[in-house]
Amino acid sequence: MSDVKIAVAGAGGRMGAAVIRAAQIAGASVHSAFDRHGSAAIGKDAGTLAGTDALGVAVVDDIATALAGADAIIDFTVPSASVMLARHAAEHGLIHICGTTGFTPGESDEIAAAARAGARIVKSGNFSLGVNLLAGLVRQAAKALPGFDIEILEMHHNRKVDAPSGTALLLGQAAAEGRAVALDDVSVRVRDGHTGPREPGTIGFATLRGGTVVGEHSVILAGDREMITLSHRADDRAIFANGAVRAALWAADKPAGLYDMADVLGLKD
Ligand SMILES: NC(=O)C1=CN([C@@H]2O[C@H](COP(=O)(O)OP(=O)(O)OC[C@H]3O[C@@H](n4cnc5c(N)ncnc54)[C@H](OP(=O)(O)O)[C@@H]3O)[C@@H](O)[C@H]2O)C=CC1
Ligand SMILES: O=C(O)C1=N[C@H](C(=O)O)C[C@H](O)C1
Repeated sequence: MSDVKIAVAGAGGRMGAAVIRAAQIAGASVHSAFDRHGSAAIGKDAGTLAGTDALGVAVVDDIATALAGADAIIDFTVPSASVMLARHAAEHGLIHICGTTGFTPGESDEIAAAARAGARIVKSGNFSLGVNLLAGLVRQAAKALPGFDIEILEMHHNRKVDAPSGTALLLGQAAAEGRAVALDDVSVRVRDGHTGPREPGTIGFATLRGGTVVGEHSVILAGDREMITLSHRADDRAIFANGAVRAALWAADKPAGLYDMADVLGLKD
C-alpha cells in the first residue's frame, strides 16, 4: 500500500465512488471521505458506498476532520468546493488533485494562486490517458493545417451541469496552442439564429447532453473537400479515477505548484 493518505471529496458522487474503487485497486490508502453537509452519503462506509469492500472509513461532512492527517485530496465536486479545498491545501502544504470542471476565470485564478501559496495542485479537465494523448495530436494537427476550420463536439450524460465540458476546453486550448493564438480570442461557444458565415480562424464548440454517456469528444478539422476527425470515447469513469489516483501518487515528491495530467504522464518532454 502507498503511504500517500488520500481524502476523497464528493465521496457520494459518481466520480467520488469511482475514485474510492480505483484507490482500492491501486493499493492506495483511503484515509478519509467527505461530502456536502446534508448528503445522503454521510455516515455510510466509503467502500460500501462505492460498491466494493467495506473500508472502515465513514463519510463525514466536516472537512477539517476529513483532512486532518491526509496528504492528498482527490476532488471531483463543484467549483466553489474546489476553490475552498485549494486554499486549504495551500495552508497545509497538501496535494490537491482537482478534476472539477466548470470554473469561472476568477475561480481558476484562485486555484492558481493557491498553487503559488504552497499547494501541490494537479488540475485537469480530463484525467484519462487517452484524452491527454489526443490533446497532443490536436495541437500537432491544428499547427500543420492552419487553413482548416476547427470544431469541437462533445456529448455527456443528462446529469452534467457545465458546458462546454472541461475536456472540450482542454482540447480547444491544445488547438489554440497549435495555432499560437489565445483560445479566449477565437472561441465560439454558442451559435443561434442568423450567425453569418463562419469567421476564419475561430474554434467552435458544440454540446450534446443525453442518457448515460460517460463522455465523447471529437475535434473536427474541416478543410477544402477533406475533413479529419480526432475522437475519444470514455466507456467507464474508472479511466478518470485511475488517472487521478496516479496523479496523487506522482505529486508526492513534487514541489508546490500547478501541474496538469500531461506533467504526470511525462507528455511535455
Ligand atoms: N477531470 C476529469 O477527468 C473529470 C471531471 N469530472 C468533473 O467532476 C465533477 C463531479 O462530477 P460527478 O462525480 O459526475 O458529479 P456528482 O454530482 O455525481 O458528484 C459531485 C459530488 O460532490 C459533492 N459536493 C458538492 N458540494 C460539495 C462540498 N462543498 N464538499 C464536498 N462535496 C461536495 C456532491 O454532493 P451532492 O450531490 O449532495 O450535492 C456530489 O456527491 C464535475 O465537475 C465533472 O465535470 C467528471 C469526470 C471526470
Ligand atoms: O461531468 C462528466 O461526467 C465529465 N466531465 C469532464 C469534462 O467536463 O470534460 C470529463 C469527462 O468527460 C466526464
